[in-house]
Amino acid sequence: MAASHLLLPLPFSVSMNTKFSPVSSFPNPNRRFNPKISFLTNQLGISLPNFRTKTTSCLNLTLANAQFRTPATLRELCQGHVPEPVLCRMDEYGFVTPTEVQQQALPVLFTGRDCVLHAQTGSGKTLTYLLLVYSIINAQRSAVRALIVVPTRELGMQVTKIARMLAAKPADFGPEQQKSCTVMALLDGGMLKRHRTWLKADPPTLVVATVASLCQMLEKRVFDLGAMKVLVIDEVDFMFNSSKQGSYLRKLLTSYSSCHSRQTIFASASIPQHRHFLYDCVQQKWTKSNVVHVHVNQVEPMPSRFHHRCMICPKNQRFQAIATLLRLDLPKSAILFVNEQSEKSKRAGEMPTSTRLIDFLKSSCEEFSNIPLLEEDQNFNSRAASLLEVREKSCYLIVATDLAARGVDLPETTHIYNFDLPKSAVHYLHRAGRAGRKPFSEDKCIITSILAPEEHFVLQRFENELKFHCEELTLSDLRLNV
Ligand SMILES: Nc1ncnc2c1ncn2[C@@H]1O[C@H](COP(=O)(O)OP(=O)(O)OP(=O)(O)O)[C@@H](O)[C@H]1O
Repeated sequence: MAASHLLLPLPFSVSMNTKFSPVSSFPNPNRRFNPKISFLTNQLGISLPNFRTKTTSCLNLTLANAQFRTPATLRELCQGHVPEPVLCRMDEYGFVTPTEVQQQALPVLFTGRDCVLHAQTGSGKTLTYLLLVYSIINAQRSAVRALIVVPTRELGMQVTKIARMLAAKPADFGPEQQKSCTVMALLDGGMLKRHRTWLKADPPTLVVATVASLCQMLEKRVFDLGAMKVLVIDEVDFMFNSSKQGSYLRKLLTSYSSCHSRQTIFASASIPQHRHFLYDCVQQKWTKSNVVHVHVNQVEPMPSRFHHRCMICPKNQRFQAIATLLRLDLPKSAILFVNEQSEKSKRAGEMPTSTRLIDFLKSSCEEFSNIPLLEEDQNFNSRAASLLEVREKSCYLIVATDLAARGVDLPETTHIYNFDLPKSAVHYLHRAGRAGRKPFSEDKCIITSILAPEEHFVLQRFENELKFHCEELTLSDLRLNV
């Protein structure tokens, strides 16, 4: 099993082959190992060989050293927790073998503990938290029992679709089946008037929301979260990074509901300074003090089947370079990332890079006659139309800004091109993570960044931070191959 990591703040601690800085505010930092550990490890299905005890406030397990009694199937893992109709839907949909994050997180989540789910892009975090949600909620009571908060409308639509798929009646369940859970998508750009009527008349069991639309409804007291049992915040680091979303989120976590009356789950493939984040979770009362950090593949932040390349060329030759690359690669399905247009460039009336790029590619290569666009400045309908267009095909080239970099699941994507260098290593990780989204596939995916010579040191920083290596290409090499 790959080296993986569980971090359990507890009134005792065990440390195994890992360095760990204790978080002093966790409870009872000076208590030594006590027998509760065997109870806990039994609950989690972990056995710990030859551990030594140490006085820190957290249980810190390197799972390479812990032997999991791994259940064979996802169904086995969920049996007794998730209702049978949901398990049947899961089977029908073809979710049979658990991914690593599902194997490690579900037993912890089913104990009722708050959790920070920290695992690679495309590793199946969505299904993990949805299975927890369905283990807790049922449609017997007409009230919002679970809430999933996402940063974008696009991710919200995607999560809603999977949640509805799991809640739907399985094919061979008779009419005597109980009422199934209702799922509402309360997302930016939606018809909030219609949602208001629905929320008041017959509250859905599960709400998938963007934080601004949600807080608007809560402020107007259209509904409350008094009956909420589980709260999931997806792409949590992204949301706390935005000042507007971050402040709504803080309100949601502490004013509109209390961590003591709900189970709280935070999910992301990147939690920068995760120890500090865990400390904040407890200090700010976003979670209970025994929050668990399930950190899968911590030594490898990105999937190993990514092949990274960079092409160094002068800025004025970038358009030509990407066209040459695309003609050489002939990618089956690709996302071409550009940065969002700056306010200064907008004020100067310049054409955004995205539009210039699409125009250039259409005029220079006849194979790229249709290139959809996904960016913030489009209206919600055109954004939805672009995504729908690529979802319906297995072969596509789409130009997108970082709007598409978080959570969006286009499983056929094999190639990612960074036409503009991402702003940070975290942005690099999430853009790259739009490829390689079939959990059990070994197929290589190619991530290519186009950069000017003076930008090379930035990419090298990302390589160090994310522990990957880039093959260097030059325009002259490519010309030889065309
Ligand atoms: N057990 C499973 N078996 C097969 N496919 C799965 C399984 N779990 C999830 N998937 C598929 O894996 C893909 C990625 O899952 P998901 O979108 O949940 O990833 P994620 O971890 O949330 O990624 P990101 O961090 O980029 O949001 C989806 O297409 C999903 O349907």
